[in-house]
Amino acid sequence: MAKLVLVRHGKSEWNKQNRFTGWVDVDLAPEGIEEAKKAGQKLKSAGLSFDICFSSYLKRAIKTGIIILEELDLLWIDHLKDWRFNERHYGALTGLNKDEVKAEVGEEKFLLYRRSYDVPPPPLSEDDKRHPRFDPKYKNFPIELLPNTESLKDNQIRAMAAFHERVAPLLVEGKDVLITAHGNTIRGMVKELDGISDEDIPKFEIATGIPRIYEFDEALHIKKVYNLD
Ligand SMILES: O=C(O)[C@H](O)COP(=O)(O)O
Repeated sequence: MAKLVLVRHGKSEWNKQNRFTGWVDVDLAPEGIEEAKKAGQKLKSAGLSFDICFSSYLKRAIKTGIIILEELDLLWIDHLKDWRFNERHYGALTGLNKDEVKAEVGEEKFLLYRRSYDVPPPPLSEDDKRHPRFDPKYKNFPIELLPNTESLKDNQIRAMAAFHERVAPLLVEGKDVLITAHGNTIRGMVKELDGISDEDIPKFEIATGIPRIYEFDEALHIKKVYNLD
């Protein structure tokens, strides 16, 4: 029975400052490094192991993957990166303090931007220095691929495209896969995998550093889902 494990990166420096982060490549905070170590230790105690690891293009998720693999003595396995596992692009909210945005736009709009399924925050202009086209990671990407804002649904569509293309075939082969990614990316994936409704998804939160385990049968039906709290 193949296993998929999803882990949100440990706390980042901007999580600590309560700022919308999205595609900004912020590093893990010291607490985040500890959370990643604990996640690795929990996986080890539960007897889990992996054949391959995927992360986003962002260092907070990549480092979380490395720290977990180190705890499991699995630094030798393939660790692949796919931009489609990046955090949701938070558009014009990128870098802003969440409490200040709430005070400015009001609670209702704040929740709509932050937790609704299909309403994206206002977009960034293509000339804005925060636009991904100025980030060397995406220098070879066609501009149409680079978001200037995203809803949770947009984030889910790209992450699940990567899942179906790269991860599902490995699970069918019986391989165990670790994905270290981001709060909204994992929320979107869990929404589709667990069949959570558009109405219920705003209430669903993903904690940092808590592994979520999916056990699949050969036909890729989910047999069991649980968190290692
Ligand atoms: O990008 C961010 O700001 C966080 O990683 C996730 O944001 P959220 O807690 O608003 O979903």
